[in-house]
Amino acid sequence: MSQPPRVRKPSPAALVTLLLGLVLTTLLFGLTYELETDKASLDFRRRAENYINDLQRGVEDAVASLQAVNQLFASVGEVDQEEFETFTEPLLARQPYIRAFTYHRFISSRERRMFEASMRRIHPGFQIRESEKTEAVPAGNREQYLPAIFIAPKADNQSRIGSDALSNPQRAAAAWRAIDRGAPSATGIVQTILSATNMPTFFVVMPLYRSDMPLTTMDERRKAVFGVTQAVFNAHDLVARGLGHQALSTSGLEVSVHAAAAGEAQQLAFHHKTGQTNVDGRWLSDSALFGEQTLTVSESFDVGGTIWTILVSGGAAPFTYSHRASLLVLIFGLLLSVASALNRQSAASRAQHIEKLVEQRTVELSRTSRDLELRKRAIEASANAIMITSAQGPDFAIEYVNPAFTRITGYQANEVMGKSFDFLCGTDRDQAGALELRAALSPGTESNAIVRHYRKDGTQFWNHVYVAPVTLAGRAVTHFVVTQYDITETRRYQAELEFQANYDLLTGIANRNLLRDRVTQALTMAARHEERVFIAFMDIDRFKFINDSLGHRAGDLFLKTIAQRLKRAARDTDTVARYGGDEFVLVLPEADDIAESARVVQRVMQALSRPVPINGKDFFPTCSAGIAVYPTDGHDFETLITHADIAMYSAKEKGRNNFQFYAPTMNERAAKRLQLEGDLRRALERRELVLHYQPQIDVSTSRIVGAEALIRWQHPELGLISPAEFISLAEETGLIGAIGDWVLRTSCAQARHWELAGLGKLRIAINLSARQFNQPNLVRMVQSALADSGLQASDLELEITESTVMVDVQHAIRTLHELKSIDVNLSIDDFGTGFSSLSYLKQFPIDVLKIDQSFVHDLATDPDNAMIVMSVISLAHNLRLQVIAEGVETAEQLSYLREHKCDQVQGYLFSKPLPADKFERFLKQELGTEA
Ligand SMILES: Nc1nc2c(ncn2[C@@H]2O[C@H](COP(=O)(O)O[C@H]3[C@@H](O)[C@H](n4cnc5c(=O)[nH]c(N)nc54)O[C@@H]3COP(=O)(O)O)[C@@H](O)[C@H]2O)c(=O)[nH]1
Repeated sequence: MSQPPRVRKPSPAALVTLLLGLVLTTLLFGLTYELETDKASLDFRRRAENYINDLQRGVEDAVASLQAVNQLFASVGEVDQEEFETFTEPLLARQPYIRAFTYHRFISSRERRMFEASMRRIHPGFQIRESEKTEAVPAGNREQYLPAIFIAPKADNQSRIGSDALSNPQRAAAAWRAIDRGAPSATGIVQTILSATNMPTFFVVMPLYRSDMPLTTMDERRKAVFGVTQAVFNAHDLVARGLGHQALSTSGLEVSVHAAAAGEAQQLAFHHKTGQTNVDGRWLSDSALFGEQTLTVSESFDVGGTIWTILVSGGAAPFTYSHRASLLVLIFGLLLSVASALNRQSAASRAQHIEKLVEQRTVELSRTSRDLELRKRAIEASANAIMITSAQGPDFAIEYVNPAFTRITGYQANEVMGKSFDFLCGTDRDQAGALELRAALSPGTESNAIVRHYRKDGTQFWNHVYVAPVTLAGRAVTHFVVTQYDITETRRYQAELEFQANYDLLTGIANRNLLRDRVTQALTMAARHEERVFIAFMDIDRFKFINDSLGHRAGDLFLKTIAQRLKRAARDTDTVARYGGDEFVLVLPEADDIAESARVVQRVMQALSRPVPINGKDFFPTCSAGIAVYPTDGHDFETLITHADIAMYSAKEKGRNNFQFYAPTMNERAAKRLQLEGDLRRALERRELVLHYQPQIDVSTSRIVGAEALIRWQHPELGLISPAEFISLAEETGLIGAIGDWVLRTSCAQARHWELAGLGKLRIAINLSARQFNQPNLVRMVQSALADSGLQASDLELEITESTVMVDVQHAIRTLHELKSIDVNLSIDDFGTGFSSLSYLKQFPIDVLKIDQSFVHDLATDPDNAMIVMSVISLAHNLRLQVIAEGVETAEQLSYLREHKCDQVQGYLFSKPLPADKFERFLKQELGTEA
């Protein structure tokens, strides 16, 4: 049996019950509390009033005692001291707060001496004295006196006999008030010698009248009075006694009693204060808990014309005592509320539990039918095609297809019912996957296979088909569930990935990956059949220039064209791959005939060399190729590629647009080249580069008019290296930028130095390589070198080779114009070796044509060259250009050039290129200025 569920959340019914209980409890508590508070206040008032009544009664009793004494004189008449004492003794004993009773008689100033003399008979040394002085100070002269004649108890007060009550203003006032009213009259609280202990003291005075005189009016009473009786009270003791001091000390009350005669300030007669601690000590905690409730009752009454005020204050009874009923209501109310709420909660839990049980039963009952429905819906909602076929061969007819099947294949359910399970294969039923599935169906086993299927519209797609046999209640297989996953997209994606992994995305030909596979395969086959494999490594000449000057899009187009041409020119069995950048590899497997293989490479190179139109211009691509052969040049991919690469460099060195077979000696050269490249990178900072200067001579005057700056590399180990050996390396590595800038600055500074040294104005010519010429900041570099050196632009000549300007004529025209705009001289170097057409030449803003030394060299022996030189001079002059012939080594050559009006010459006939100091000496010699 299932456990009742734990109800975590309180039910609404339980909450409402608790809330109602709390509200009722609060209301009842409030009501009870208020009633109890009223009752406590009433109790207090009653207690306080009891005290007040007690006090009043005490005072009245005291005054009554004095009245009794007074009555003694009224009824007995003459009384002596002894009788006085005897009469008052019990009164004093009963009322210890009466300090003394006294009898005073009026004595006029006339009677004083007589009276004093008579009194001295009983009391030696008697005299009427000022009442408040302890020492015997005789009373001053007054009309009348009221001296004490008897005093009880005498023993304590002997010295006070004779003291004049009228000498104390308060007592005198009380005496006259008593006389005038014919009633006892009290003083306020006074300081007297009787109250030396600082006890608050007061006097009550009663008049004694002659019995034979009328007392109706105040006047008559003054005339009839002959003396007074007086009682001296210890006010504190009187009040304490009246209030019942013992009970007061545990009352928790504060009581103060003040007395004041008319016109006087109130004086404290009594004060009592106890700590607010009840016997069981609960007051304090209650007060702290509920806030102190202080109650006060004040009452005044008359004591012989003096107003006495009693003030009783204090807390009500302890809270827990005075409000026990409300506390009980609160506690029981809370308990009852919680208990009711819990009861409700438990009822709710039970109800919930029962509800849950009913729900569970309902769920269990409906689960079976829902499961079936769910499975049907799942099949219908499936994104994959599902069909159920009969297990009866040979067709395993379709009995059900889900909506996804219709969506994917285009066939409606009614169109496929009863058809063979593999009808989607159409006529393609002999494919491996379809056969595999059919083979599994007959024995009723599970299987899966990838099959080519055809939609209703005839389009092909790929299905991964899973077949699962269905057996009911352990009997034989009755059906198959055939699930189909359309994997066409996945296969396409896989094919794409495969393509990306193996083919170059730009050109569509094999990439380095596939190349490695093909070469490895070819090597395996070649090893098996003892054949050769040729690997041709091809690098497009000057591709960097196209890419840099025309942009990457033009570069890409160029590479695509090259790749297509390579592919077309190669045989089907060959592999053409892009190795990287502008490098391509051609693999010629099963190639036995070296001559034939070389022809294939040549054919491929020729196919490349047709012009490629880019941006409306024709570019003539050439390539340099290196060939490595298996097994002679290597047995694996890496070695063969490396060796083909080395051979390619060798071809490049030999002047581009040719191919070289690998030879082991090339390895050495390649290593040397690598070493040189590293050294060249450090040459500038190590100051290993130097400039030599070759003079240029004016033919008509034979004077030095200029100098060509020619760079050399003073290598620490290899000695002086010619620029022919490292300029192309500097170009390929990009170092030409920094080196060219150094040449420009150094030569400008040198020319300016010679000018300032008085060696005359020399035009300094420097060579710009192709890459330098195409640098976008070329003009700025030149301006900066001129500005820094102080050399005039017209004293600088920039030499650009004919081949450089012919690569991209329009670009060259623009650049030359920019350079011309800053006034530097421009010359076309190696003129005659390129393909300058006259029309182009006219557009170049140049100043000088330099006839290439190869024409000058054979001038005497080769009439063609002589003709060319003559034509160039004539052409230049027609275009108003100067002509310099370089490489002049003989007088014969010079004479020919002079004859044909060549302007300037340069060559070993005059001087080899010289270091700066030697050139300076040469210059001075020529000027005749050297010492
Ligand atoms: N981009 C730069 N190229 C430079 C720089 N310095 C030189 N070069 C180029 O290097 C090539 C080889 O130069 P070099 O070895 O200095 O040869 C020059 C002369 O020494 C040589 N010459 C001069 N007179 C004669 C001669 O009578 N006979 C003879 N056999 N050779 C001679 O000719 C070269 C001058 O060539 P050119 O520039 O065409 O005037 C060379 O192509 C230089 O251009 C450089 O700083 N930057």
